[in-house]
Amino acid sequence: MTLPDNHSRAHIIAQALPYMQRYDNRTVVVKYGGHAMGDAELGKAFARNVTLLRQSGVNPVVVHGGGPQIGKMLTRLGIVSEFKAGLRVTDKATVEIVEMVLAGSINKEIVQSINAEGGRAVGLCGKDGNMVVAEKLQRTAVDPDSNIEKVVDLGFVGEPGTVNSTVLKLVLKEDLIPVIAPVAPGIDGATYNINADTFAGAIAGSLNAKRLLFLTDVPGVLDKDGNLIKQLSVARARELMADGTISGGMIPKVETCIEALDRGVEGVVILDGKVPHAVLLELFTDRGIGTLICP
Ligand SMILES: Nc1ncnc2c1ncn2[C@@H]1O[C@H](COP(=O)(O)OP(=O)(O)O)[C@@H](O)[C@H]1O
Ligand SMILES: CC(=O)N[C@@H](CCC(=O)OP(=O)(O)O)C(=O)O
Repeated sequence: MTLPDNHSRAHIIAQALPYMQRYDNRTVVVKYGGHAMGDAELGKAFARNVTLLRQSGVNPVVVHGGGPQIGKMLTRLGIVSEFKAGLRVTDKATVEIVEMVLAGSINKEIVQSINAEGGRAVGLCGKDGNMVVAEKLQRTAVDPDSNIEKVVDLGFVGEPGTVNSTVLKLVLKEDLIPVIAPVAPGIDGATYNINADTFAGAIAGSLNAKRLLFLTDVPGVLDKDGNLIKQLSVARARELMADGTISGGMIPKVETCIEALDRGVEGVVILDGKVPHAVLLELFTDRGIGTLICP
């Protein structure tokens, strides 16, 4: 790889100015998916990107997942885990591990790596200041044997009920970077596991975020032939979910994009977190790298 000379470097930095101005003092929620984590160098680049956003006047908020990491820990402990429509069926034993992995190790690892880049990150979850209070997720599906619609019980899987952004706003006001795990209390006193995409959408909505970025392990939403769709309307996204082109974990992601747009988030992008400096490439250059979902 040939590195740019000093003039080219200065040119590249100068090009970022209009984008820095566009996002100045605006909130950008970055959902950092479990599949985008794992590589030390990429993790460092992500932490540096988030710190640079803060340094340039943007208010970054990180919401992270950790599905594969939860899966590994469950396997180590001999707990079998099953997904239905992209959501983990979560019993009592599973939710304890989910909280340990998400709000414990992963959250603190991200906080530490941002702080190592000179940022000041604070680790939180839905329980802090009752930021997010979960409602048990109610799902129904048609039973193939009887053809009757039945309730699917996913256990301690929640969806964001109420969101109180008081603590988040305080943290942002102090130039700190909130890093949030998608675990939340329910009004029944139980702990709920919330899909990180859904959680990020609720946080972005409550903060009227300018952008919501989903960092995952694919370039964006792919069509039937595996090609990247650069821009996707809500109507077309619904068609692709109905015909099975969009499946698995991409379903809650796209559903969240649609809800976030409804809640007033200005732009939602799904992009490849395995591309070094994906966040800066998306926000501070004129060529977005992922799929922009638009109304
Ligand atoms: N049409 C599609 N385009 C891209 N990815 C898709 C599509 N349909 C299903 N997927 C799957 O969705 C995955 C991303 O969702 P998920 O595994 O939940 O990621 P993350 O852990 O980053 O939230 C991709 O790795 C891919 O396997
Ligand atoms: C209910 C549900 O499925 N919760 C997710 C929470 C973590 C998550 O969403 O992580 P990713 O963003 O890495 O997929 C889970 O248990 O895996």
